[in-house]
Amino acid sequence: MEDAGTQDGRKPIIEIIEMHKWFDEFHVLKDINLRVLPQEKIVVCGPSGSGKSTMIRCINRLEEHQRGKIIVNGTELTRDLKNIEKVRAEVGMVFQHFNLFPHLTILDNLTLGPIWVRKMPKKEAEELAMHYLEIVRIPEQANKYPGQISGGQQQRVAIARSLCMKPEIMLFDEPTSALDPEMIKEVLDVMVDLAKEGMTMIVVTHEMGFAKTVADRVIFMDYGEIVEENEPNAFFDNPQHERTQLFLSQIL
Ligand SMILES: Nc1ncnc2c1ncn2[C@@H]1O[C@H](COP(=O)(O)OP(=O)(O)OP(=O)(O)O)[C@@H](O)[C@H]1O
Repeated sequence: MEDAGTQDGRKPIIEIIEMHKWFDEFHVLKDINLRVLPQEKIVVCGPSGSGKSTMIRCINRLEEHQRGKIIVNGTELTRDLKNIEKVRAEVGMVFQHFNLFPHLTILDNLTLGPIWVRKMPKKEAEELAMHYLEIVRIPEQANKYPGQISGGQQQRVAIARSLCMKPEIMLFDEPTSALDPEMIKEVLDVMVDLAKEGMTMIVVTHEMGFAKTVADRVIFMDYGEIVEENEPNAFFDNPQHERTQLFLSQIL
């Protein structure tokens, strides 16, 4: 099943097959099936506690699933450490809280991974970091500390930090929900740029404007299940499931 590809011949870059996860006795993810094609943009929405974060955290093994399969770029996630490291190298993740090192400058936050994980020479890592700070539109902040820049700028640094590791897939876990309204747009604009560049993205977000304009597919989760998925127009204009209808009526 995992080798089937699609009708247009492209093979998925992420496949989740009949995946389940429990936190002790609590069955948090139930029979998750998801295939993501290269360069696809998926938005995941759903009520609080429905399992959205846990699902994407399973994709880079920040959480461990107990049943089913997760295959990332041809590698099935197992407990093997090498295998986990390989997948982590291919999957960048941006969190709600930016998780920058407060005692390091922006530049040093960005070069840390390339120097220590990728063994890149310092000068090359700094050039790479400056390149991605340009991409996220804040090269002038390179020598500041995280506490000296705004939340929106910190989140853009977090995105640039992920990009410095040259991921093939980016996961975003509510990247704007800790931000003031005026900063949300600046982060979403950077994500739109990334989408246009062809990055494969899975984004957990309540920003339905972003979902409508950027997503190829929107997925609705509730009680640990994928209840409905569709392309944005059909998803928003004609939701099929009553749980989706109720959710959309509450947030739109
Ligand atoms: N480490 C954990 N141990 C036990 N239960 C957990 C753990 N992490 C999450 N949960 C529970 O799993 C359920 C799903 O959590 P998850 O964070 O994936 O939901 P979510 O849909 O992302 O919610 P939100 O939109 O509020 O972030 C929740 O009931 C949560 O309390």
